[in-house]
Amino acid sequence: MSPPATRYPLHRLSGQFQDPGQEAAYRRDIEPRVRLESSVALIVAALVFAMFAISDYHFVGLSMALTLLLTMRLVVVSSCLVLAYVLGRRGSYFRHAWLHALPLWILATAIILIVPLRPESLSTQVSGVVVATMGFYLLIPNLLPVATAASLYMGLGFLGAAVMVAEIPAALALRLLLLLVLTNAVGFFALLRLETLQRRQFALLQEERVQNQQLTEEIAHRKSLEAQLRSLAERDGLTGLNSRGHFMERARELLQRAQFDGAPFSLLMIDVDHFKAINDTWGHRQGDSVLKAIAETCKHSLRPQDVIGRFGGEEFIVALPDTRPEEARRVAERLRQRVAALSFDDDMPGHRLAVTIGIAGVVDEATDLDALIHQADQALYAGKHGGRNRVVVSQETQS
Ligand SMILES: Nc1nc2c(ncn2[C@@H]2O[C@H](COP(=O)(O)OP(=O)(O)OP(=O)(O)O)[C@@H](O)[C@H]2O)c(=O)[nH]1
Repeated sequence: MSPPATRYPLHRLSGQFQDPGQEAAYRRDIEPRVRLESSVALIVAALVFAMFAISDYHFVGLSMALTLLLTMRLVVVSSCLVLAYVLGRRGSYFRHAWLHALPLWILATAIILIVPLRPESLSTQVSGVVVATMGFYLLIPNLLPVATAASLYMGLGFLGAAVMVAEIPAALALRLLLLLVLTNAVGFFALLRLETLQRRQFALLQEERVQNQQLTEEIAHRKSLEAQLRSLAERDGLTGLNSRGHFMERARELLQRAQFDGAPFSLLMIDVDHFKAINDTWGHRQGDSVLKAIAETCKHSLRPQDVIGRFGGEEFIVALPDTRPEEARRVAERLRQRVAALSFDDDMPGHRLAVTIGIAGVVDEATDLDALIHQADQALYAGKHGGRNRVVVSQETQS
């Protein structure tokens, strides 16, 4: 993977992203910060500009020039304050970048106008222009091309006014020009470096966000796969009941808890009678429908705490916690009757469904699940031999 700096190239002279979409994303991202910074910078600039009214009086005394100077300062300060308010509240940097640039042009013009109004203070004004130039580059963020244009406009305008109005000698004009070029160069490269660094940082952050997003999606995908796999392992595909393995896990826990609490526990083994005949007569698809119907019927005839699973082909198994064998017999009888009441007259005319159920209950603390299943199986076997369609309790449980 290439580093973000090469994937999102920057313009060499503006420091901005070459890709307009990326630049727009960056501007949207920095907008709240830029709004605040621009407003604060404007308020500070307005205060500094107003402060210099004190030196106006010192230089020109009570004169027409003072009136003009104060009027100009009032216009500039109030424009800056209004713009600071507008930028702070609604100055979408993304859509109205020109609004952020406007104060630069106003301040630059005002600084140029001071030369004809106060020509005797040229040396002080030179320092003012140098400071303003640095301020343009560093205090109004993310507008390198505009900051450069406004700074050059201010520098050249100031120099022109100094030559024409203050009539400075050519050697001084040249020194002034060199000073302004130097100031602009320092400001330009400082801001270019800042713009470049900020955008590189943004690109890195964005890259990190994308990777985090991909990671989150990957984790979600894996979790969903895990859930699917777990469901596949825990559920029987045809009936939706617990798979044999999952039933064994849950039943083992229930049995251990019952033995620990000294509570009763019973197990039912349910087998569909003459199921092969259904397959042979009406096909496997019909056989599947019958299995699903029996599974649904049994599931809905049990309590929430009971656990039912598909043990094998047409064999189901039920764990009944807190249930004595006599109660288990009543539950089994109810299941048998509900299955017998299922009607498949349209699909299997004249056929009545029946199940045989074997029951085993815990007799001592040493009995394990496999032993119980074996006892229930034997009871089931006895039921089949006894004529099917019946409930039989295992001999161990009865004794
Ligand atoms: N349709 C369908 N048939 C299955 C499925 N699993 C097992 N079987 C069939 O179930 C039948 C079980 O037959 P048997 O073991 O002879 O039992 P039975 O016909 O019910 O006879 P008894 O249990 O003695 O009453 C076999 O034909 C299996 O092929 C299944 O998922 N779907």
